[in-house]
Amino acid sequence: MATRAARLSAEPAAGQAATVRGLTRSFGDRRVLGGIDLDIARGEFVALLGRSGSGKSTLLRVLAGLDREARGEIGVDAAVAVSFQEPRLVPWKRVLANVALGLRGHDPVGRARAALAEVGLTKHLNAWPLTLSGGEAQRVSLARALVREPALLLLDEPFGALDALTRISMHRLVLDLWERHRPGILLVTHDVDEALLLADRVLVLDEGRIAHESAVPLARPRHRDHHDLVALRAGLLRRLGVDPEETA
Ligand SMILES: Nc1ncnc2c1ncn2[C@@H]1O[C@H](COP(=O)(O)OP(=O)(O)OP(=O)(O)O)[C@@H](O)[C@H]1O
Repeated sequence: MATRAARLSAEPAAGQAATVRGLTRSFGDRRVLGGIDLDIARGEFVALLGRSGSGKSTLLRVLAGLDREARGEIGVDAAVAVSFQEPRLVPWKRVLANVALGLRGHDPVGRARAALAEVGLTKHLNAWPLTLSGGEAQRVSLARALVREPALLLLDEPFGALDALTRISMHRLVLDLWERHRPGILLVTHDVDEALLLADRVLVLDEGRIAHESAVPLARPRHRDHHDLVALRAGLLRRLGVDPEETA
C-alpha cells in the first residue's frame, strides 16, 4: 500500500478536531504505529489506553506536531495544545509569565490571568514553579494549554504522577473546563477508571493499531460502581491483557 507523506498542516474533516488515516510511524526497522485511523470530533472527549510501549505517546506527539516523521494523512486543527505528565514549566519565570509565554494577540497577560483563575490559581500568579505542589503545577500546565483556546487538547498522562485525592479533583476540573470550552480532547492514560469516568469513547491501542473502541454513553459525573461501567471496565481490562478479577 502506498503511503503518503504526512500533511500535518492539513485541515481535519468538517466538524472534526482531528482526522487521521493510515498513520504509520517507525523507529528504524521497528514499526510502532501501523496504520491508525482516528477521528476526534470537536467537543468530543476521547481516551486512549494501551500497554506500556504500545505507542500512545508517539501518536500524541504526531498529533501535536512534535513528530514530523510519521506517514499517512494527518489533519489536525491548527489550534492544538498539549499538556504532559510533567508540567514542563519554565523554572525561572513566575506562574503568570509561564502561562503568558509566547501568547500573541490582545492582552496576553490578562488572558493568562483569566486562565489561571479558571483553574483556581489566582493566589499563585507570582509564585515560582518550583514552589508549587504537583497538582498546582499541573493546573498551571492546563491553564497554559487552555489560554490558547485549543480546538484539540492533547493530554499525555496528565494525572499520572498525582496522588489519588488530587487526581479526583483534577478529574472534576478537566470535566468542568471541557464543558465550558468544549475542545476535542485526546487523553492518554494507563488508568481504565479514569478513561471511563471522563471520556465519551475509549480506544485501545495494540500492535500499532486501534484494536478496540468502547463508547461510554453515560451522563457525567459518573460513578465507578455504575453497573455499565463495571462491565465496560472488565471488557477493557481483558483487552489490555489483565484479568479483571485480579484488580477487583
Ligand atoms: N525517539 C524514539 N526512538 C526510538 N524508539 C522510540 C522513540 N520514541 C518511542 N520509541 C519506541 O516506540 C515505542 C512506543 O513508545 P511510546 O512512548 O509511544 O509508548 P507508550 O504507549 O506511550 O508507552 P508508556 O505507556 O510506557 O508511556 C516504544 O517501544 C519506544 O521505545
